Amino acid sequence: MTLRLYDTSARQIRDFVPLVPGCVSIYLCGATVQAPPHIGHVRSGLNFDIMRRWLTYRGFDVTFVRNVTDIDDKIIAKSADLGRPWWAIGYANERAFNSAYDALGCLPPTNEPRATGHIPEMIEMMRVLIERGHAYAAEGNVYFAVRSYEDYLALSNQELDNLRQPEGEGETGKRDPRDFAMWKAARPGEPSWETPWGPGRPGWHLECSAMAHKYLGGAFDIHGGGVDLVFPHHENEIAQSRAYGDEFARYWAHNAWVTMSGEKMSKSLGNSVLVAEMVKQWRPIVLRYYLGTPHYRSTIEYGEESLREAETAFARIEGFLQRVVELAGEVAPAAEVPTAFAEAMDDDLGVPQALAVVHTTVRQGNSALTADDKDTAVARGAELRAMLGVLGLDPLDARWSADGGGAGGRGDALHGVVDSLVSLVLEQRQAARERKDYAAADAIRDRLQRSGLVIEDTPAGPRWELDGGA
Ligand SMILES: Nc1ncnc2c1ncn2[C@@H]1O[C@H](COP(=O)(O)OP(=O)(O)OP(=O)(O)O)[C@@H](O)[C@H]1O
Ligand SMILES: [Zn+2]
Repeated sequence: MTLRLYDTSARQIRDFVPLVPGCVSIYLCGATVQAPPHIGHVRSGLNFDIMRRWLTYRGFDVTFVRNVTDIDDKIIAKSADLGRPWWAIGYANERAFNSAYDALGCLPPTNEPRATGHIPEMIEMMRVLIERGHAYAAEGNVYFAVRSYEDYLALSNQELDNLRQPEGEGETGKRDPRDFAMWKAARPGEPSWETPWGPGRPGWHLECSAMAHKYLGGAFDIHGGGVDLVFPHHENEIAQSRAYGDEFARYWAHNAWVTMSGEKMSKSLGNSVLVAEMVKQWRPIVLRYYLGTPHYRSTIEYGEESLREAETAFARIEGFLQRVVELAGEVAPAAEVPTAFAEAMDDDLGVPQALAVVHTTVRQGNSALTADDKDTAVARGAELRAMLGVLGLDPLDARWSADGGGAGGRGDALHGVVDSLVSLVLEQRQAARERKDYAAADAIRDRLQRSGLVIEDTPAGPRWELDGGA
């Protein structure tokens, strides 16, 4: 059986043949850390987490690189708006991204390089490209000459003559308006790094070419990102890297968007739902199910109803597992997933079809429980855990038990205990307020805060959460 993947570049599904037998290298364009993540961002991380888990299940040694864009126009603008250093904004949001990936069970990347840690590599790439006539410096900027690279726009299947490229701010001195900036001249007060062409900062595209080369070499297997990155970002990466002499990525995989009223969920459009908010309302494992189980190339239109459906569907899976564990004590995951599940995953990561096998297995398992057929129920439970493990959705995995995601796990139990203790204390505080003993009420609140709890008064009554939004 061979894994087949849709390759944006070939515009069709192709057999996946790795460059080095037994190994797979993946580069995923990661976050621009200007703001905390919305669910569209984690969908991208999650889709590629599932790809990675499937390749690992198939026996490949996977190297997974996901970069952090820690300098860019939007970060600089935000820094000016908030009067905070650009790096403080970047670090805080990088932590927010990492805790969101972690909350949703995405495995940490093998390497997670930041753009600003790779300025020398970028300078070297520009030097070579200028020397070979693919790039030129103008007024402190360095541009890539798109006419110098014959296959420009092959990925997005566009004609250069039809391309109308809006001029970027401050991008002066271009020979052709379609040339793109690899490096941007410093403006007063902005962060900058010295180069042979003057002080400035990297354009977005250059960092990925430089970092992919450094961590994965001149050729690697799969390059991923959201579908919005096909043009211009990925076209520009290809132009830089190939003109530099790299073969670069052999397959291009792009995840579809999470949309709201049909529009891409986006920080800049202001229609985003933050992961940190979502995990207050929905169990992270349910969010993972919701964002990770539609096919990676189908759009997810955000909606409460579909979230509730995901919650119900997941509860069915979890309910069966819980019952079979109650019956058998322990159910270890099977060594192999059912063939139909594997075939679905090999067919361009057909998670929806694979999930149909999951639900069939649950139905069969429930029937076996009803018929008191313990062996069959346990066998189905074991297969189920193997399949859920590949999708990162096994509620019995220790990973989920700490945050209440487990099937009746310890996290759930502890949460319940804390909830009831906090209610008790809050009733005391309310009683103190009613008798106008504000000093006692405030003392109770302070005490709760010192225990690491934040209390929020809402119209529906007081709510608590762990300090730090955990
Ligand atoms: N709504 C979305 N649905 C799916 N993937 C998304 C969505 N928004 C961003 N991504 C993907 O997340 C990854 C990180 O994106 P990046 O930080 O560059 O955000 P962005 O596209 O600038 O987001 P925004 O539009 O919210 O500013 C990229 O691969 C991007 O394609
Ligand atoms: Zn990139």
